Amino acid sequence: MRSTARNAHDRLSLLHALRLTHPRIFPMNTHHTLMTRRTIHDYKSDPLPEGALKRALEAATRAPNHKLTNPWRFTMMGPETRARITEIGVAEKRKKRGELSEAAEASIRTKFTRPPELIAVSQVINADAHRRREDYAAVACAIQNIQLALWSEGIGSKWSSGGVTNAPETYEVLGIGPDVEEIVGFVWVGFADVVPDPPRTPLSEVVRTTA
Ligand SMILES: Cc1cc2nc3c(=O)[nH]c(=O)nc-3n(C[C@H](O)[C@H](O)[C@H](O)COP(=O)(O)O)c2cc1C
Repeated sequence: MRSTARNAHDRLSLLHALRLTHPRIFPMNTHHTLMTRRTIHDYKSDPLPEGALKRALEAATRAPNHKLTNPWRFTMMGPETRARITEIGVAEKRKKRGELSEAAEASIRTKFTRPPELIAVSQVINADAHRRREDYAAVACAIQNIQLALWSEGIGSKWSSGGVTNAPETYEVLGIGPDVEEIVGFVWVGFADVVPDPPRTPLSEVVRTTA
């Protein structure tokens, strides 16, 4: 019995591996994409397949958005910008941790430069607080659409916020006026070197049913 269960699990893992590595031959269905997407921290430097990023951004613009505000903006970083963002990233880590060892600094530089693509996702600022809250929700949906669209093609990503994404220097380097747009996050994109599997709270602990 136990070995049957394990074999079934192995078959699922094999199918998942095939879906991840050969997404055109073994396409993921929506539920599988949702259930298996994970935040990727460690990337290969391999470039993305032609058109994958554009397909993901098109998917982002299909996210729900109340009053059709289309509040999202996507800044695709070229190599020069990425180099400047890397310096900001190192400086931010120094502010947080103090002086960095050579190895620590090299590791931060690798984190910033290794994924083949980096996108800043920002939200057009609306003066109305309610609209601004709803627009943030819409931008969050757009980011999720990017991540799921990429994952359905076997490509990993990470949404990151804080530190470098908030730094005034980042706004300057990206040409984003902080009074006009707020950076909601960076999305790092590339093929996963490692796919983590963090635990989730069981459904029974987060669902309640009323009479
Ligand atoms: C608003 C937001 C901000 C996030 N910022 C970071 C971040 O700065 N660094 C990071 O490693 N992950 C960040 N994440 C990713 C979460 O850590 C990740 O989703 C969580 O650990 C669950 O893992 P999973 O995405 O693999 O399910 C962020 C996610 C969200 C929704």
